[in-house]
Amino acid sequence: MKNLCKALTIAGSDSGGGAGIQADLKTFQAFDVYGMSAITAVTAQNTVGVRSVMDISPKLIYDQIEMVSKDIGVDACKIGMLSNAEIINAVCKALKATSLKRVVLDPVMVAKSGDFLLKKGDEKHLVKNLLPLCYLITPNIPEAELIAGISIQTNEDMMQAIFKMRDMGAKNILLKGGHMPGNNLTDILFDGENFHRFSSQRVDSKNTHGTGCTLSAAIAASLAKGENLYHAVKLGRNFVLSAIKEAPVNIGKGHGPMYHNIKVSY
Ligand SMILES: Nc1ncnc2c1ncn2[C@@H]1O[C@H](COP(=O)(O)OP(=O)(O)OP(=O)(O)O)[C@@H](O)[C@H]1O
Ligand SMILES: Cc1ncc(CO)c(N)n1
Repeated sequence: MKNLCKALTIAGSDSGGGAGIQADLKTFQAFDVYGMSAITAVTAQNTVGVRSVMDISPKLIYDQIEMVSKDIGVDACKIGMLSNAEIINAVCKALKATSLKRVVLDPVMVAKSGDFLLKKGDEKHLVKNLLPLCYLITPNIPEAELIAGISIQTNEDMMQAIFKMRDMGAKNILLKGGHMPGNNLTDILFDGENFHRFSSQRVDSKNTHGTGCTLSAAIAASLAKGENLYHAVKLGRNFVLSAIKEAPVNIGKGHGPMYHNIKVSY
């Protein structure tokens, strides 16, 4: 008999299977965590781009979160694509009603293909209403620029953006460096007191579709299992790095997916 830890993803569906809900559930599985989903939008998407999107109604999103929380229970949760202000507010309401803990927010705004996944201007609702309810936020560089309202060119700019996000109510921040130039890639974790730097060599690959989704899902899975924040981020980064290195070569003509069936070693 087995007791499984449980994680919920609140995110959009990627028909191509490399990002969104699909990447999150594959990642939860790799961490041996029971995965549940609250789908916020359905995207018609492949490795090249997004053709169309249908948003799910805010009520249906609220109900999905409440139904799984009430019956099954959620040890940790990750939030991805939220499309617009009404959806953001429904998720805020559900988080409060269910008292969800260990919520990791990946503030998804634009897909790797350049398509918008959050209505322009609605990021202010994400910042004002949702950010203070979350345990950790994991912006990439363009997302952090928009949230913090500054341009990020240097390491010092990254630190300044982190302080600005902290002043906006973020408790813990992982600023991902994937969009900074150079062969060495550094993500910075701020845990409310200290900075921790995680560096690795950049893998020369175009199969990086869903790296952000996978990282936040992996961190949520580790938090669900009771890991502390530092170790959860470390495990998550190692997972993404292996998943990029092992990416299959025959899936799609654009930014292909990673390989999620990685053995996680604690
Ligand atoms: N080419 C790469 N080689 C190694 N690690 C990478 C590479 N690209 C991204 N990463 C790592 O993957 C994680 C996600 O970073 P990134 O900045 O790409 O997220 P993202 O832009 O939010 O992804 P997405 O496009 O899925 O939204 C980070 O830990 C980053 O360091
Ligand atoms: C559904 C969805 N969520 C997130 C991303 C960002 O990678 C994407 N491309 N698609």
